Amino acid sequence: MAIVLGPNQYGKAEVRVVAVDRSESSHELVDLNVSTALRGDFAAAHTAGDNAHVLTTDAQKNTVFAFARDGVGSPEAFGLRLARHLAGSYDWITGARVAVESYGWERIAVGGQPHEHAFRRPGGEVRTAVVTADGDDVHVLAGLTDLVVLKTTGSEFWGFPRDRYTTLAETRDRVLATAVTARWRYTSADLDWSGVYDGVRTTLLETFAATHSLALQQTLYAMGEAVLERFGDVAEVRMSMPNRHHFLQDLSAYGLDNTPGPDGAVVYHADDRPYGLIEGSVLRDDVPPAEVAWLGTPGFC
Ligand SMILES: O=c1[nH]c(=O)c2[nH]c(=O)[nH]c2[nH]1
Repeated sequence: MAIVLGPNQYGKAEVRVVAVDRSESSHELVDLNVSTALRGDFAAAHTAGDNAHVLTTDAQKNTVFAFARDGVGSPEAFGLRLARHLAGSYDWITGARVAVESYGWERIAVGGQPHEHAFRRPGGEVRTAVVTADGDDVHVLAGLTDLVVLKTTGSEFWGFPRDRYTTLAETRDRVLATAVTARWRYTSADLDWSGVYDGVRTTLLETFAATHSLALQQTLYAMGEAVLERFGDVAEVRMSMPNRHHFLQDLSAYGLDNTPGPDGAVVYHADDRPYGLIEGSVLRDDVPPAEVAWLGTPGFC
């Protein structure tokens, strides 16, 4: 009896690459989750720890980002380019599997017009309502979870203090993305619930899109403020907004720049964790608080 190596493959799983074509004033966005796997003669790596045949998973990841710089096109076309390149890179690599998941985004409408650089990712969003009867009083909270939105420009972040642990570079132009969870409290128990809900949701979306952001905190406040300005029956809005970081990918090590220009796409790495978590409420100062309405509804400060 001999013990032998059976089928094997290896690669980089779930490379979260976001490519933004900024060549026109109306930006195009491609958001992918790419996984690569190589097949071939990798026996020595397994049986002897000899890595002479191992095209690193790190290099496979870098290849995904570098190829995205040229523009992505369809997931199939991108997969073909990558798979052919990876499979052909060394004699001992006989095959490559490239799996691509493509997340759809649609433009946010502002005043009925599709916005040039603000998008919403459909699916997953949930409408919520919490009603509390407290003696003779009733309180109604409406809300939503996971309203996922992204701007490809119109977001800056700078002017923060720099202690010895601060390494973040200031930026005048970044991707801003979040999944909005919001709840708002009505001062009436007799409303066109769905009509007001639709209006508040539209206001949140439009304000996210139209606000030139200097911080996600500022965007959060602007969104709450706009709701209170437009809807007199809303007393307060509480929001929780994770900062879904999109880091500009550094392609310089392989001779590519990654700056916005007329050709190619700007390539970002979408990080899932850790994430900034920005939470806050916006309220009218002349409406009495109603903490009983929020009892048992955690998740907000
Ligand atoms: O909008 C932001 N607010 C922050 O508080 C923060 N902190 C950080 O690292 N990036 C950002 N972005």
